[in-house]
Amino acid sequence: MSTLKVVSSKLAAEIDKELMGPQIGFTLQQLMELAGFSVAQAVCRQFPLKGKTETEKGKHIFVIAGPGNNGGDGLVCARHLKIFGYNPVVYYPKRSDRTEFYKQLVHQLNFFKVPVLSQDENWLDYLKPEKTLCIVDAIFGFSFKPPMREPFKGIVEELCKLQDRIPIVSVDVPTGWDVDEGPISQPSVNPAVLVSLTVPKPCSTHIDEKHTTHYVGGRFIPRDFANKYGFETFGYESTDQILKL
Ligand SMILES: NC(=O)C1=CN([C@@H]2O[C@H](COP(=O)(O)OP(=O)(O)OC[C@H]3O[C@@H](n4cnc5c(N)ncnc54)[C@H](O)[C@@H]3O)[C@@H](O)[C@H]2O)[C@@H](O)CC1
Ligand SMILES: [K+]
Repeated sequence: MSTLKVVSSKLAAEIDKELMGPQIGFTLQQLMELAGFSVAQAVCRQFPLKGKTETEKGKHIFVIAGPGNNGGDGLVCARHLKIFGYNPVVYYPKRSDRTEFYKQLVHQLNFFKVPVLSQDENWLDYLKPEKTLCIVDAIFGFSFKPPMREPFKGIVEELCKLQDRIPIVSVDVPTGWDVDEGPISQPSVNPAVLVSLTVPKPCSTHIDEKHTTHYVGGRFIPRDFANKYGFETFGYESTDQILKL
């Protein structure tokens, strides 16, 4: 059997389903916690605080959370970034009412005094190159289907104007990209960092390696399970939750 380095959107959804099915029994909360934790670790690796001035340390990390599970990863990531000593601000324009769990993630952010902005707040005020360390793009992941609807279309258009001055860290799939085909429609972001979860999706083969640093994270499957889906597990070191590819 040949070993794939990427899995399609269809296979990624099947993997998710099996991990959370009756045989294996992970809960969404567990996987999301590990996914968000690994994204926060990638941000730390890419933008370390060590040796930085207080001004640098006070810069915002602007986390934009979408309506689905990719957004949930962003909410978790923001909490860990705060614990790691960063200054995250979350923009969560369209809140999921799919489960109570999303409300709980927001309560946890309140508990850590991480601001969570709503759709009607002036979110662009927080996005100034001199005051913003990076943007975490947790808008859409592997279930995105173009064309993009509002309010996200307008939001992503604004991000595209800023991305040359503020680096974007995309969670799992760069927002606006077709999961299998890559950046085939607009608007779509061009991230400085991509953190693929579990295993990279086919769109990741379209990144420009000179521009985009690629990590894999979401360290939650054993080798035989990965092999069953045609890929290998990654050589994570020690307790690391991410690996630079
Ligand atoms: N096993 C894994 O790898 C895990 C994946 N997780 C995350 O879950 C993500 C997938 O989550 P979901 O399946 O909830 O999907 P997404 O979060 O990718 O997006 C689904 C949401 O986007 C909306 N949407 C889709 N197309 C749109 C469009 N054109 N315009 C406006 N809105 C649109 C849908 O209505 C839905 O609300 C992954 O990419 C990953 O980030 C983790 O949370 C858990 C573990
Ligand atoms: K994303």
